[in-house]
Amino acid sequence: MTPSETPIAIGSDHAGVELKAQVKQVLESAGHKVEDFGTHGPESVDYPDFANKVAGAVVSGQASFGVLICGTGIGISIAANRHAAIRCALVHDTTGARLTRQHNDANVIALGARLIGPEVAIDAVRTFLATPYEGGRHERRVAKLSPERAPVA
Ligand SMILES: O=C[C@H](O)[C@H](O)[C@H](O)COP(=O)(O)O
Repeated sequence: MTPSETPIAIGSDHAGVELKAQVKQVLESAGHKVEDFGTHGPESVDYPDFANKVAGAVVSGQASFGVLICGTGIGISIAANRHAAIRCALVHDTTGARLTRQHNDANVIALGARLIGPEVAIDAVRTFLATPYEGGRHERRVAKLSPERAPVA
């Protein structure tokens, strides 16, 4: 992805704080603006608080994409996906990162710092940001993910 004026929003809990710093450094070295919503230290925190900040930035347009990291990536992706208009994909490799952009038009990537290494994680983020949405047959399906089309319980 060509770096733009619109920042990438990034956030993590304590389990993801080291990987977040590495991802942030790589993105900034590539010319991206990065808005870091924390956490900023090793103290134990609650992943929904950081998912909410990053999701809010993406929904408002303050950020173009979001990167979220916790121990597994699971909790923080669940929290992000509670927001209307967020399509957060938990990704473990570059193939998933590519396909979730091409097929799902994902706007937030979630990573598990305790499950994958930094090289895989950084490659996944790079791929995610570099891959365009394909549209076409996927448009109808992505439209069904919108909050207005949520299934009635
Ligand atoms: O899905 C949740 C995340 O993996 C959290 O990072 C994890 O639950 C934090 O665990 P702990 O409080 O044991 O560091």
